Amino acid sequence: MSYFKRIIPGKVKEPEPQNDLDSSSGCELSFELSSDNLRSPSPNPIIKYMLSTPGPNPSFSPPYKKVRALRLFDSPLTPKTIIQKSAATPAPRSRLFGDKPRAVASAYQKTEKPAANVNPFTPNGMLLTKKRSRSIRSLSNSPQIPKFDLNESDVSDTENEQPTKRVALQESNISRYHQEFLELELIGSGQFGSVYKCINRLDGCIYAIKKSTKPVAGSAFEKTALNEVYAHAVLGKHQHVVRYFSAWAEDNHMIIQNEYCNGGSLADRLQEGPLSTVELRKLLMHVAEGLRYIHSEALVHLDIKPGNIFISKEKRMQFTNYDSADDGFEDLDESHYEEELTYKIGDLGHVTSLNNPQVEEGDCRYLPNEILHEDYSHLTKADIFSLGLTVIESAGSGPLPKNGENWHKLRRGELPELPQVLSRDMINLMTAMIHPDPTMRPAALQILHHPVLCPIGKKTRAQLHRELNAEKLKNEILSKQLKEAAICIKSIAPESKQLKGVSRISNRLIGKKVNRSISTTTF
Ligand SMILES: Nc1ncnc2c1ncn2[C@@H]1O[C@H](COP(=O)(O)OP(=O)(O)OP(=O)(O)O)[C@@H](O)[C@H]1O
Repeated sequence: MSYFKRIIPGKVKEPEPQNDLDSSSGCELSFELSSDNLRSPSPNPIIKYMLSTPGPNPSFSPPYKKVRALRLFDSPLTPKTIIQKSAATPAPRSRLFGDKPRAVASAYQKTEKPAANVNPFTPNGMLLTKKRSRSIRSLSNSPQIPKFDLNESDVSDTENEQPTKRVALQESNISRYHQEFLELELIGSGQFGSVYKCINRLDGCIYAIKKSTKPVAGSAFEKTALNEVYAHAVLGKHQHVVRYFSAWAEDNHMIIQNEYCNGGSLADRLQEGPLSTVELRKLLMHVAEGLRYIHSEALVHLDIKPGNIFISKEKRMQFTNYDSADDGFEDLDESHYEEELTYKIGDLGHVTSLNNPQVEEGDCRYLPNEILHEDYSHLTKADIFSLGLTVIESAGSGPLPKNGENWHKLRRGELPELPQVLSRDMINLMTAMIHPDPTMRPAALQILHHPVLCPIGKKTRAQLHRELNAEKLKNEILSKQLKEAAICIKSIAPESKQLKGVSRISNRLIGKKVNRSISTTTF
């Protein structure tokens, strides 16, 4: 239906309800030509085709019958059957599809709210937010020349703070937590709420379920809660970002179902002592990877700190080469597993977009000066600063100050004393990450290419692959030569025994394996 509407706007009348519609078709498509269209000197090619097709015109049933003959509409899950099945008390046909579809649809648009929020962090959401704010600006600047053709509800919407919020938290008040999850234990609580380790009754997997302690609708936490959900939904697809599965509201409490990180937070880990150099490099690499991803989505985290970095521990099978002097065949020792650790960025309540930043200041211990002075021109570098301080704390600086001279020293780019000897490269990188000038701090990608994490320099993946292949080839050639030499030596050995007694000088090797024939005859 929309296809015809699009291709011949104004030429074909809106479908009128047909009393004699074939109910088995599942589709009420029917067209009538307007007199305008029939008079048109060059009717649309599709209309030409319809007119030339034999059959009972002017209802355009022939091409429609051809489509219907494909039985696409008779499949068990057509929109129609879904509606019929899901309706508790089936509405009469005229209600479902409407005597005047256009009128019903427009009435719905005017009176009903859209059934879902618009996530401001998706490309469409960003576009809408931009469009909306520009529209509001243009309306206030030059009311006679509106730049965008927004409908009435768009313009009159004064929800400037959360223009994309349509579904309020209390509206989806469906009890689900206890139905779907078995609560195993409380794993932590924070400002916003408590986090429970739960097992999903259906899939049997473990999840971290975060529940707000206080009712959120209308509270100061509502924005943070929705922000976290929006950000998670967009960002939850990276190895170094805590995965998001679902979110809903129950009794006006926000519930977020996330990936369970069995190693707890980095803050928990630091209570056992500082990280070693190897662990620091891993932390830096994983969180920089996560930040590179977040920044590539034109978003910033703005609350990077040990409490918001989570650890996932997985047992991975190890491949053991029993005999290094062997011919290269590897044996798999199935009993040998090694624990692999992955750091993941979590707690996305402060995430904001680079294009339209709504900055909610995070933990002041990890925030750079420029954010506190409301300079939001280098937001990605604020995340780098916080990561720098996170690494410094993880290296054993002790808890970071909330204020005072030591707080200012860190903002001047001065490293605190650390209990372990770190490489010059590591010290340089940490110092650069907390540089007072945000433009001097490295970007996430530069951290990943820094000699600390990439000691081989700035070689690309492709270059490394080429070099690896060249070395493999060399290795293969040398192994082959080695084998040939060994065969050659073996074949020489018995013959040389037979030739004992014969002058050693005359026993010459020609080529690889053949002894030169020796004649003692003299001419
Ligand atoms: N995905 C997870 N996997 C494992 N443990 C988690 C997870 N999320 C949170 N936790 C645990 O729950 C605690 C509180 O979680 P979180 O920091 O997200 O709550 P919050 O209320 O947002 O805290 P904050 O006060 O930092 O805003 C964490 O310190 C951590 O120990």
